[in-house]
Amino acid sequence: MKKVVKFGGTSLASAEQFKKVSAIILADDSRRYVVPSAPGKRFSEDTKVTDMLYQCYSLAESGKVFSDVLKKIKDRYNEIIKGLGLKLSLDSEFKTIEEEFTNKAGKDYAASRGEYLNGIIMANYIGYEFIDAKEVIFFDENGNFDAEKTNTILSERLAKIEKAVIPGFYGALPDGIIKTFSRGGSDITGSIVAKAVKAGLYENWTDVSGFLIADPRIIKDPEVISTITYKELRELSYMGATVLHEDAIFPVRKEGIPINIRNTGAPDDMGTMIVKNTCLKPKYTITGVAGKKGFVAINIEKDMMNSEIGFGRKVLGVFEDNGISFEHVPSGIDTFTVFVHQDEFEAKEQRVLSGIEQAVHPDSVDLESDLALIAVVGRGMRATRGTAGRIFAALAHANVNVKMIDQGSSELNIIIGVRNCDFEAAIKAIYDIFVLVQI
Ligand SMILES: Nc1ncnc2c1ncn2[C@@H]1O[C@H](COP(=O)(O)OP(=O)(O)O)[C@@H](O)[C@H]1O
Ligand SMILES: N[C@@H](CC(=O)OP(=O)(O)O)C(=O)O
Repeated sequence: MKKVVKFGGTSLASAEQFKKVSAIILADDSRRYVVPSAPGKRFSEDTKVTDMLYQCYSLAESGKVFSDVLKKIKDRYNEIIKGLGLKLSLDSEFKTIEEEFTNKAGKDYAASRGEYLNGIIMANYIGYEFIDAKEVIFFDENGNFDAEKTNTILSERLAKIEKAVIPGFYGALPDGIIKTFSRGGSDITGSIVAKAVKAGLYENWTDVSGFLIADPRIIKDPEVISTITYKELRELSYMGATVLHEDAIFPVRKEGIPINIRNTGAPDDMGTMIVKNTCLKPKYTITGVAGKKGFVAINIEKDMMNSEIGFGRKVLGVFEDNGISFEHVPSGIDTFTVFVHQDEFEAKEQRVLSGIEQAVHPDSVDLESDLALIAVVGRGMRATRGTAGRIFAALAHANVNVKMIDQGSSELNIIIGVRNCDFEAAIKAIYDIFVLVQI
């Protein structure tokens, strides 16, 4: 069986971490294809190399001096090289980066160098072949990931290579210009490589012992989910469980390749298996809970809107015309609410409001900002009655005012809207009622 192993930034933040990673790779001969991220945080106040690169490039782009920041980045890599005792110099790579920054090669080019350089070090350290992702991962002229072209070229290339390192996070546009996935996108590269080599398993190594029922920054020592389906995981990762990029599911899903989330700091822990289907019953009614802050609810009222054919389409058309994607649309007989990301909406607020006035002539339009959305997810919820009732009771008990509740038709998730300031209390209340009280 072939395994693809992706290591996140925290797993590759220092020479010490590289040593742990190398021991993990070399302990299992089937770990043949390695996808590294850029060096992440070594301690909580540290800065990820990717963020340093963005910062450095924004100086370069505005014609300011960027050599100091670039030197700090180079120092981080040199510290790793030195700590590993390698005879490797990145001088020529850094010279090229400096030239490309001066020539304004683009923000994505800048960010991608984090993974590129880490890949070179990793390949050198473990003796695997280095493959520049720009030669094997492709985007189309519209900037969308080109799955077909990538799969053809990547699988052909890897068929001839026993063991390789392919840096995560980036690829190339048809004209060769570097483009990255969205933040956290090395997870997607790992999944693409797993599909291309028809891997038996995609291991995703991070700094926690698996996918946890809730965010460990909110809940102390949450339990690990031992098995979760792709669908459940996508709901949770989309809603803020950042351990795996929400789009990392797609490439492996069709092939049914399981993903195993593992901990670089505790390699003996089994972690979480992410699978297509399972008959394993989840331990609790909910599989997990996750959420995000920073939403606005636009609440539109108009008597008899239910009989006005095309009302919803006209309202959503206004958001579309302004390039704003909507998150949720709960509706009543005379009310229609649209939840959108606050940061996307704020700058376009007045244009959207006048657009709505003109499109549907509402009786009133109300705005409520600083809202959070929480997803309670679980394949077990389908078979359990009263889940929404229990959530309501727990939130009322915790003094959390519920602004919105929306149950997906798949009965796999329930979305709850609360105020930003109630977000943590709401997650705690839901975790407690389903996991600690174990109903
Ligand atoms: N439900 C969850 N389960 C596990 N980790 C979570 C969850 N929600 C948020 N996290 C956070 O995700 C982090 C791991 O993701 P990330 O920082 O992207 O790791 P990496 O650098 O390995 O890619 C954890 O350290 C944890 O703080
Ligand atoms: N380095 C990129 C891509 C990535 O996936 O990183 P990580 O595996 O550390 O989340 C980022 O910070 O977004």
